Amino acid sequence: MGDLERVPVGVIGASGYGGVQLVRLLTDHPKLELAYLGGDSSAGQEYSSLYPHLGHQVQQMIEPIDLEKIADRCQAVFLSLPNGLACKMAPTLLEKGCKVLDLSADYRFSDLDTYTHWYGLERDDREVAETAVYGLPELYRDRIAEAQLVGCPGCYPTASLMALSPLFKQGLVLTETAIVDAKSGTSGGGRQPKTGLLLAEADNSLGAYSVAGHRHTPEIEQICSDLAGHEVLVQFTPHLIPMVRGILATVYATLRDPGLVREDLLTIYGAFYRNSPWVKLLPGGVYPQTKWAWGTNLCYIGVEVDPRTNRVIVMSAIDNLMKGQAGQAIQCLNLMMGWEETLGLPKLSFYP
Ligand SMILES: NC(=O)C1=CN([C@@H]2O[C@H](COP(=O)(O)OP(=O)(O)OC[C@H]3O[C@@H](n4cnc5c(N)ncnc54)[C@H](OP(=O)(O)O)[C@@H]3O)[C@@H](O)[C@H]2O)C=CC1
Ligand SMILES: CC(=O)N[C@@H](CCC(=O)OP(=O)(O)O)C(=O)O
Repeated sequence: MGDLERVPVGVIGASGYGGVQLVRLLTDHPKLELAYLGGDSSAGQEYSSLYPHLGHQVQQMIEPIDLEKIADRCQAVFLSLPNGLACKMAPTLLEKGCKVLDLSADYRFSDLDTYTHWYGLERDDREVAETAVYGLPELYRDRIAEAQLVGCPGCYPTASLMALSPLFKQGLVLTETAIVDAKSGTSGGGRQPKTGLLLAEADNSLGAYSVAGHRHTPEIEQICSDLAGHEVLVQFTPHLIPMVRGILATVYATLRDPGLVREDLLTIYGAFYRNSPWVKLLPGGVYPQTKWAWGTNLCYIGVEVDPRTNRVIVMSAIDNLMKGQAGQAIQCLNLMMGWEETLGLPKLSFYP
């Protein structure tokens, strides 16, 4: 397919970690082309001056954010910005006919009061927000395909929900028993400088943060509740781990049926994800490693049952910048365009 037939897309927030992954992936995508790179403090700079390793493929400048210009040039726009900005931009882009994929939390919540409570930001775009679809293709593939506005999940919710969803959809576990213990690499905190993400602070150390109050908790609960058909509470504890990329979520929950064994769970997970090309369900006794997912859009899942405690233990590993962010957004756009959801996305890790 020649360049003229490619669909022009824009990335706003192109200088950030989500932005650079989008740019990397879009330069290799067979049906999409980069038509606009937008930024704030980085506007006016050559993209290659920020990311020299992409210089041989990306010769564009980062431009100031001009929504009219973006809508003129692009059929779809990725918003990879801090929370509270996409909700100011998406309504205009949608009105002008663009498809919008937001990587922030702005369009993830079906109840905006929940968003305001957890993010401390008031909203005046309720009608637009009601049209947003939660961008986890393994759960909402058909709705994403019809959407104009997709609220892409957070990195922790993606890893957590990939492990939890079959349990709640099939009613396999006692409702209030689900615990998510998750570990993230430092790129999860973005490119903006933060003291806790300095090498001197994060290296050789492992610790929990935002215990009993991380803002990804209501997002995980919203989707589990949707799947279960009733309100679900989840205990979610994130940890920062001294590596750059990757999330491992280990999920624990008590089984309703004490007779279930690992093979039963593997059969159920296999059926649940049978049409999901980005899910790799591991055989019994094999547990995922984050490095297997490095640079790919894959989610590796391992399942175990402990008959002694009657708990199921599910481990899910992703690259937070890929399946947890930019890769998943492109997976969603592929669906919105009616293409294979695997198009243009790397399938093999660079793990040695
Ligand atoms: N990192 C991760 O693993 C994940 C992040 N997310 C979410 O994705 C979004 C992007 O995250 P990430 O890429 O890590 O963030 P970064 O901090 O790496 O990048 C933020 C981007 O936003 C731009 N920006 C900042 N302030 C403004 C502003 N006032 N107006 C316009 N643009 C602005 C920056 O532009 P400039 O440099 O030009 O100022 C930069 O391009 C966030 O909402 C984050 O929560 C979701 C899933 C995973
Ligand atoms: C390591 C680290 O700091 N991770 C971030 C995850 C950020 C993220 O995914 O942002 P959203 O809120 O847009 O989903 C955090 O815990 O806040």
